[in-house]
Amino acid sequence: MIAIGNDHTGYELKMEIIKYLEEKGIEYKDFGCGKIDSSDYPVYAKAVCKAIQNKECDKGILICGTGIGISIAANKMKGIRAALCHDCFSAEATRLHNDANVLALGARVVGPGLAVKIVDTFLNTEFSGQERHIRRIKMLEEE
Ligand SMILES: O=C(CO)[C@H](O)[C@H](O)[C@H](O)COP(=O)(O)O
Repeated sequence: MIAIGNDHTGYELKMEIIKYLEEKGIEYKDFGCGKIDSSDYPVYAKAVCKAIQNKECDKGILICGTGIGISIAANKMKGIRAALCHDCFSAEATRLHNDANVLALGARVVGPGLAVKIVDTFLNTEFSGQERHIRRIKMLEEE
């Protein structure tokens, strides 16, 4: 189950991603806002990340204008490894090396075609499970 969330800047891109998820038969829960003039990205980051923390969802996709604010907010949440990716190489690498559980996207940065390819790469790449990466991920949880 994928948790998806967005602020006002990410509504259109979210709908494109939802179209992709539905075409692929991937289940999702939408925690984002609808078509509104203004909203606050931390609200949606928290909602998506809580759904991952309580195991209601396995991974998350977060969208704001740049992807920056919403990824900063997500990375404050325990157990969340949010990666802001605007290319497929990074989306693949963050799954392989960081076991990232949240993908952040900037709707004012990438177009829908590339964004959907990034989502596809992120969702279809497994964590490598290599010892050095497990060790480093554990270090991320240390105070
Ligand atoms: O990352 C962001 C800010 O760090 C996001 O891009 C927000 O979506 C953006 O700040 C929204 O800006 P607006 O002027 O309120 O539309």
